[in-house]
Amino acid sequence: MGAIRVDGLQKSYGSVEAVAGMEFTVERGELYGFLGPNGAGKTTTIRTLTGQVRPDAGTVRVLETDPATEPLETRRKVGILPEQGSPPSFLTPREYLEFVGEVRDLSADRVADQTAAWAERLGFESKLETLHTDLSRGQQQKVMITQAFIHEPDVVFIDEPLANLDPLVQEQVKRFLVSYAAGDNAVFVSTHNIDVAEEICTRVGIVADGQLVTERSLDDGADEGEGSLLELFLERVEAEETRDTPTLEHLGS
Ligand SMILES: Nc1ncnc2c1ncn2[C@@H]1O[C@H](COP(=O)(O)OP(=O)(O)OP(=O)(O)O)[C@@H](O)[C@H]1O
Repeated sequence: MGAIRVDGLQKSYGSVEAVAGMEFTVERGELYGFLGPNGAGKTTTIRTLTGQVRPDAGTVRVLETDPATEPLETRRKVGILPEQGSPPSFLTPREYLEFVGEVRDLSADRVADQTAAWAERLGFESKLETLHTDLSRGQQQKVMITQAFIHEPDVVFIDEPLANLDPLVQEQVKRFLVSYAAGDNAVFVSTHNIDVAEEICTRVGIVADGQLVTERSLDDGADEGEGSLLELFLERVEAEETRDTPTLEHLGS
């Protein structure tokens, strides 16, 4: 019984087939990396899993809920760090996190404790009362990471977790993600950073042209004797591109 299950998922936008028969399962305790070139269908898949997009076909389940028919129920159970998400410019981090806490049904004390703990962990204590419009992109990203984890969800979807963070904070966030997944949670990370995926993920799935083309387990020793993750990525993505690129023969010359 996976924490996240995707079966035969299809989603098109007009004539663009964004997701074309996606299949995978993520268990609790896994830090799953979702890798793929631009336009491969990663964001569309995450949007479907978080109830923001309705699939054309196939089934998706997150903690046994169906995001297509129970989007609010799904979103209550998960944390989401969206692609290029930023906190509202007219609120301070404290005000925004209080608002998120209310939506998440957290007590005021719990929100205050979590806010203090995350501000200390990521180093934004001095910015808690500053409007987001006056924060740097990296400082805003720290607030967005905090809102994704504030209710300690069992499943978290994260798009580019380390975007705009300085190297010191990147290390802290990487360590946190590893320990969070190890605490029987499922952490789903979409990223273009193959080195980071190789370093922190327990398993990765490589996506091309709206489908999962291969998976690799990265648990200790699992990839011994195999090529690097970058080599696997290039090999599989290039194979898909070659398959889809029309040749002169295809064009009838
Ligand atoms: N709202 C939309 N309307 C029309 N086409 C869309 C929409 N969203 C995505 N697409 C198309 O669907 C395909 C998959 O896009 P998606 O954003 O899921 O890819 P991605 O793997 O997240 O890419 P990236 O790594 O660039 O963020 C692309 O061809 C994209 O242009």
